[in-house]
Amino acid sequence: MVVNQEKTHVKVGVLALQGAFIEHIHTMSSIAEVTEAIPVRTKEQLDSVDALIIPGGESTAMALIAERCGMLEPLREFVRRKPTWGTCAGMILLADEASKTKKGGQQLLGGLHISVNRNQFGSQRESFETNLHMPEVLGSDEPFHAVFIRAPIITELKSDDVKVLGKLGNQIGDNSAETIVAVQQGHLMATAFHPELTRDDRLHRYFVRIALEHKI
Ligand SMILES: NC(=O)CC[C@H](N)C(=O)O
Repeated sequence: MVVNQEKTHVKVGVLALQGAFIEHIHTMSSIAEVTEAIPVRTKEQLDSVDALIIPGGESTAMALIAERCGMLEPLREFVRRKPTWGTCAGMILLADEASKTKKGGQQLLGGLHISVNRNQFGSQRESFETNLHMPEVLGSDEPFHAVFIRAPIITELKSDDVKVLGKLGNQIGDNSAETIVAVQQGHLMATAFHPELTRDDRLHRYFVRIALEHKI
């Protein structure tokens, strides 16, 4: 079989061990440059995709399931080389460091040089929606309607390679750091919110551009 190396189309996988993966598959399936969007549960499925989305859900549960089904190492290897986008819990898993993990630590995939604070917004504001201005990413001043559900934030950028894509307008929560909610580091992207829950597919399209640029 000849592998399609052309950088015009990509096959996208969505990690489907736990969490909100169906919506990402639907959105990705409607993008012209995406040949196929599939749920990923096994190493074989992972090996077959050019790019991966790690969805929102519960990062501790997702890590535990990944560990039990032998997917932690294959995932770690994947994210070092291939385009990956973590949303919410997925962002936590991609981070090099996460706070508020249970004693003994939560398994992370790492690779994205950031620290995150889990459940930043506390109980009163577990979920909220807000408009984000991300003109560089979205190509226009029209804001992105972002849905935050028990969301983490990025508390520290640990490398100059990490580019901030989006911040909240106001400081929220108990952390004095800037409230950074979207970043990119070369082939890796992370958002603290759930872009798959709105009809706006501009962030999915942006990730497809990253995936095409970094296709190997
Ligand atoms: N919506 C989400 O993905 C929530 C993330 C969850 N609070 C976690 O810590 O993993």
